[in-house]
Amino acid sequence: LLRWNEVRYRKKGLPPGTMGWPVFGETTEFLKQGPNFMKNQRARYGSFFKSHILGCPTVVSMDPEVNRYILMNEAKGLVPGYPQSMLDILGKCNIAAVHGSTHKYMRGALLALINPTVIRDQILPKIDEFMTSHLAGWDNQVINIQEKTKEMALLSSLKQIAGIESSSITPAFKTEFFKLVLGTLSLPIDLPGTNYYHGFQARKNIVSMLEKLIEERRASKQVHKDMLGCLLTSDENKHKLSDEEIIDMVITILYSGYETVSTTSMMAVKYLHDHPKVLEELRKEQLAIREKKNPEDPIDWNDLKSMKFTRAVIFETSRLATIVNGVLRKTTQDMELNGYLIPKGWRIYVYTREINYDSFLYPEPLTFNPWRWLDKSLECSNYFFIFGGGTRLCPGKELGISEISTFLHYFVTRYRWEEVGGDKLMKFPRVEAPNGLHLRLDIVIPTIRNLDFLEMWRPFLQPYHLIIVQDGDPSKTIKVPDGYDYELYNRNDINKILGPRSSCISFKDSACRCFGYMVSKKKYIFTIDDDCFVATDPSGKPVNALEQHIKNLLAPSTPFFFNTLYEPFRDGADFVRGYPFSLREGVPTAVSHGLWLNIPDYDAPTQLVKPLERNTRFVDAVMTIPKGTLFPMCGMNLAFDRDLIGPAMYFGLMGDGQPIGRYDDMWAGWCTKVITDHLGLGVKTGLPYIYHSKASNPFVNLRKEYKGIFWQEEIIPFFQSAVLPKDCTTVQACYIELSKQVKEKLSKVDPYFDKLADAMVTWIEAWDELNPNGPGSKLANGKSK
Ligand code: HEM
Repeated sequence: LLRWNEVRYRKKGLPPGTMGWPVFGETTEFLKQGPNFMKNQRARYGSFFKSHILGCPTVVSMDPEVNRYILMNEAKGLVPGYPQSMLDILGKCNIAAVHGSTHKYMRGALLALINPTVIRDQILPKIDEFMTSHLAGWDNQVINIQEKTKEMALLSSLKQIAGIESSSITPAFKTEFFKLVLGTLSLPIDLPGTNYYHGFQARKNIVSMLEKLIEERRASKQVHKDMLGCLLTSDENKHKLSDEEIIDMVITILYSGYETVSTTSMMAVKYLHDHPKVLEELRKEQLAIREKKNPEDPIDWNDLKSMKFTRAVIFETSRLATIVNGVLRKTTQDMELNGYLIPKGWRIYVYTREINYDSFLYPEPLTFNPWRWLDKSLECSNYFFIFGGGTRLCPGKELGISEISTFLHYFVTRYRWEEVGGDKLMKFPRVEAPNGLHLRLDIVIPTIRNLDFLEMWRPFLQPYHLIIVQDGDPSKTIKVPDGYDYELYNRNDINKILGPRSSCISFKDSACRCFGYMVSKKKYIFTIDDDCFVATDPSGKPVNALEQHIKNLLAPSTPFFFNTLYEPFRDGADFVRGYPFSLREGVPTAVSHGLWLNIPDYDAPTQLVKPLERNTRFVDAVMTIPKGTLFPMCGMNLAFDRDLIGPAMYFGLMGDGQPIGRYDDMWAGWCTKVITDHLGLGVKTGLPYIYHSKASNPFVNLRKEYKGIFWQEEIIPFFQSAVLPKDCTTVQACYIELSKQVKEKLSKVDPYFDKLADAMVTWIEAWDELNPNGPGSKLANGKSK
């Protein structure tokens, strides 16, 4: 059978290569091995070889010179060679289906719709209006950026084509368009149930929608400043398109800009996420544009032209992700090419992917380095094929760049984001995220000021988003170092956001930090005091505390049986002999409690008797605190999984107006441990260390702690004996139950606990109000500064 195809296509003078199986040829290998198939064949047969892929005998050209020649010489009998299903569904007047003079006037008509003047005066305002509303409110949810950018590419084009009517036709149009796209990428089997069949039906529905729209416009005689308006206007100097041509042109515009623009936008977001320095530079460029404007001002032509780095990011994204692997041509007659014979009707795959990774053109080709594009000559190189070349060079290049740039403008100036779910990306045959690319977004704060201790943390913390809760006088200005991305809440903000429920947040006490936990949207929270600096390990290496906390939180905990080698999940450790196998899986870790060097975390009496004591002992250990054991949780260097335990991290009522202070973290620790024990979650303590620099005044501390020192002798036994009912399966339910027990059993210690129990309920109500859809993912962010 294998020989059959070889014999069938045997002809003198053909390029070297193999033809594979009858009918299927080498399609399976091509799709399965992707770029490697091409590279292997090139190794065996050179850069110009024959194959049989996607149902046709095909010559693959990977030679940059030959590729350039093919793109430049359509007139010599090298017309587009896209699959039949694509041509059928996009229509016989679509630009890839026409050649010669028809192609010339169709292309001319298209260029008239999207030339720079039209982009400047008509299209850009529409893109801006669209992006402003499309990118609004994403901070309230986990978003699938693949879905959003696809929707964006389609709806933005629809607005450019049929301005006023676009919103009314959108819902029906969207469904049909998605079917149409799937159909163009299918085998042309016209049987009910196939993608081809659905795609073809979708085309028919889209054609009728557009016919109706054209009819209504003609009847109304109103002048429309959009692409359809321009196509319907007869002009003496221009070739008048028939309705069929107009409709196919509209479909061509929608189709050509759809996957290219959406995938480039999605991949740009991905690369920016993975390359903070690039993001910083791009954000700087975009913020500089925004800062010169009023918040409502749109992006204009001059702004667009000034986005030099953004343009470079777009090119680098297209290159590294290879949004377009190549283009297809077909021979209209037997012809000689590159010294070989190519029979009439054969496909030529102008495969440009490998040029994108050519280290001569792009030094360190696998590095995402937009700066390389700041040298303009790269874009003008003879081998720049990202937008094709020759007579079919992408006419939508500048339009596509304008759309993606405007998208990036609003995306990076409004949001910061992190990936959730570790979604997979496919690079071949199409760039896509098979299950979507999910991001969790936070609001960006462009304010640039100074807050000293963060300077030292810069290498570790700068890539992250800070939530600063301002303790005390709201009129005081808190300064945060340059380049940090943060939101800051003072007492006025808290009051505004929580209304009467703000009474549960302490005032003039570090307990107010828990407000930040409530408004954050992130899965992991790291909280540190402003007198904590970067510690060094015994080898003198700075300790990346955040990294260690995340390691702790990502590894399971072992609360049911103590491992004498401490954390069994660390490198160089494991479960020791005699550790039950049934418990080795462990449980999810909810809390990572870090330690400190230098000033110890002592209570006031110990502080008074050991004023000079310093902690210099670095113990390289992490351990799980066993089930049923409470611990003094210190909030100075603490991380937790907000989705697992967030609502229990209430730091109580302390400070101004309260009889007690310095027990905020203790309170949260006791409650948290009872709840994690009940829910089968883990708490770890040990690494990482931070360097605690400032000893607080022991006399002031004594005043704050005085009552707590006595009360804790009753509070701790209370928590040690607290039992939560089985039906308390959420953190909130556990916490409310605990508040009832506090009221019942601790208010006899002091009326303060009655108040505290009420505040615990208020805290949960406020939490639920700000996090209506459960933990982590969906919450209002409140006002940012
Ligand atoms: C980043 C975005 C884009 C990329 C990477 C891209 C890439 C390409 C490439 C490689 C070609 C050459 C195809 C061939 O030679 O067979 C092409 C052609 C084309 N593109 Fe784009 N494109 C983009 C955006 C757009 C947009 C927004 C439009 C909307 C008008 C558009 C409309 C077209 C059309 C109509 C053709 C066919 C031109 C012809 O046959 O004369 N493209 N594009």
